[in-house]
Amino acid sequence: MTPTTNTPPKAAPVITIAGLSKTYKSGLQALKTVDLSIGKGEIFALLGPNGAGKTTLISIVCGIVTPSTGTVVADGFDIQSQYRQARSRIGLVPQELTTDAFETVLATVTFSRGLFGKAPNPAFVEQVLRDLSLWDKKDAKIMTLSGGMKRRVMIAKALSHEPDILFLDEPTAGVDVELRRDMWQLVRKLRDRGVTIILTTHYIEEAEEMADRVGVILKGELILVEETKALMKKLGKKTLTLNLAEPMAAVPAELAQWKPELKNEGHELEYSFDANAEDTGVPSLIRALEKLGVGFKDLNTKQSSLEDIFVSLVHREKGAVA
Ligand SMILES: Nc1ncnc2c1ncn2[C@@H]1O[C@H](COP(=O)(O)OP(=O)(O)OP(=O)(O)O)[C@@H](O)[C@H]1O
Repeated sequence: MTPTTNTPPKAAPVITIAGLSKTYKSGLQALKTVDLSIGKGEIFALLGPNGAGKTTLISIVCGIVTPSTGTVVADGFDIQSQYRQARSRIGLVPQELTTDAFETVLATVTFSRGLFGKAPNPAFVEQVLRDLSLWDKKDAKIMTLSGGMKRRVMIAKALSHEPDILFLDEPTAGVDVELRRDMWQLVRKLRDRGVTIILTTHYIEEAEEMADRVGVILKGELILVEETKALMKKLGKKTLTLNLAEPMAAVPAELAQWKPELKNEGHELEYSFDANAEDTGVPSLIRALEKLGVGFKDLNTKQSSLEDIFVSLVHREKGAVA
């Protein structure tokens, strides 16, 4: 399936993925021909349900998994034939915590920097640790830290070699509200410094809030790539809520075709519609209500969240398959 929409980045691409596919040894095809460009300095969110292929895609771009077909160029370097150059541009915060439990925070992050052949820069490492509220813990052994703190260490490690591109694989899964807030603040700060950020998340509202563009991946296929705002506008369903003058016990049969729902103990009537449809059904519903003598005190419409859009995309895809 070709993506319904494939909106290119606004800035010059810093990552170009072409014809990428991956079939694991088990025979499972985790990715089917993915083409995607990521612009310099953008925040790109990769959305998809469990097992959609997000981690596989990230792992290929970071050179951890070998693709079956296709190429990835990062900052002008081919991830396979010029692995070291390409990889040095990239920071990866994996889903799982992988650190030496017996080392201190400072030693771990300093060591990570060295792995990429970067000259020592204690001032830079200090700044990274301060940005992540880890400076106070610099001498603590990793194993003594809380889960949230360990996650911060993973980010510090990924940033230690000053990458231009940062991958965050489900950075906020299972973290507390405070860390999530700090994380997003840091992501914005990094972007302001020109770092390109690609994240995967299950918290769709975060993609909505943070990302410039969103790519939706389902069963190994990138089904659409779209600017977040445009996606909201284009695919967004809207909900009309009518505050009824008198509460209703049940939806009258005359209104069945709109499939409205009663909410708030019958005080509100909710109707979902496609904001882009030629006939939204709103005027006819209002007329039908008038005819029935149903009065309302107020009404408002609300754009659906990306979460709703995503769910409807998943359903649409399922429907197409069935
Ligand atoms: N090393 C492997 N060998 C065989 N199959 C694998 C391997 N790694 C992943 N898979 C399979 O490939 C598919 C895609 O997995 P992947 O981890 O990329 O998905 P994901 O979108 O990141 O999911 P999640 O949100 O759960 O992390 C899944 O069906 C998974 O079981």
